[in-house]
Amino acid sequence: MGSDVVWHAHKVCREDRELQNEHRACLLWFTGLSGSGKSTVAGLVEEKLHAMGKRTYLLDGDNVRKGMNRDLGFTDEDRIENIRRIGEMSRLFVDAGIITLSAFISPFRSERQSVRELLGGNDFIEVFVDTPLTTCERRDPKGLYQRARDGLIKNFTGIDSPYEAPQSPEVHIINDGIDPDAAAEQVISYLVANKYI
Ligand SMILES: Nc1ncnc2c1ncn2[C@@H]1O[C@H](COP(=O)(O)OS(=O)(=O)O)[C@@H](OP(=O)(O)O)[C@H]1O
Ligand SMILES: Nc1ncnc2c1ncn2[C@@H]1O[C@H](COP(=O)(O)OP(=O)(O)O)[C@@H](O)[C@H]1O
Repeated sequence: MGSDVVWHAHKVCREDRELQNEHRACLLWFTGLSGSGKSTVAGLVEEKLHAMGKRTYLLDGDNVRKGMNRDLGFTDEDRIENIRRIGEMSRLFVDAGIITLSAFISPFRSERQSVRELLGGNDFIEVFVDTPLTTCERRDPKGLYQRARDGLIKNFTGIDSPYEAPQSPEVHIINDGIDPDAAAEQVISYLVANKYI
């Protein structure tokens, strides 16, 4: 930030917005391989929260990679910038008093850690959607794994680009052989047990 740009302290603050919403805000950060079930589980968690009267917003590929981040591809450098921008945007949503859900592969530990630090306190909740690569490849809903195996897509996560699994996620979902609704309930239980909702 330039030294002549001064942060303006507005009168209405996050706490006021949270009081009006009657719940606190936080960031649910879903990470996992392509096809692991991030969007499915995050979508179900959002539906459940919405039905409980909570204010929510789900950030995912459709509203981010096709819009704000459409200039970014899948090199390590572009993924780092993708996550940095999503982290900043998530922080604004949380400041707006909203339970924010972000569903991106976010393959690098250091970038996830940076978002955790950016949010601070216990606003950042890492949700590891842990599904074996073999299962993701079998699901392959968009045919991308097959294309990556055929050498038609380069830098594909899990094939020729790394995925660094979380070491101590707040929520660890083994999303293989379970009903996605049960996976979503695991997240809701965490929020209740830790008094987020
Ligand atoms: N090379 C490569 N590697 C991984 N994924 C690829 C690639 N090319 C396109 N796609 C599609 O883009 C989706 C992943 O985008 P993300 O923004 O979540 O990725 S990242 O967090 O920046 O690593 C991912 O969506 P999901 O399957 O929903 O995870 C893919 O559909
Ligand atoms: N627990 C589950 N059991 C079986 N299939 C699942 C489960 N969770 C998700 N899926 C399916 O796996 C595919 C990939 O899910 P998706 O949510 O798009 O993953 P991601 O967002 O991580 O790429 C979809 O076809 C979805 O219906």
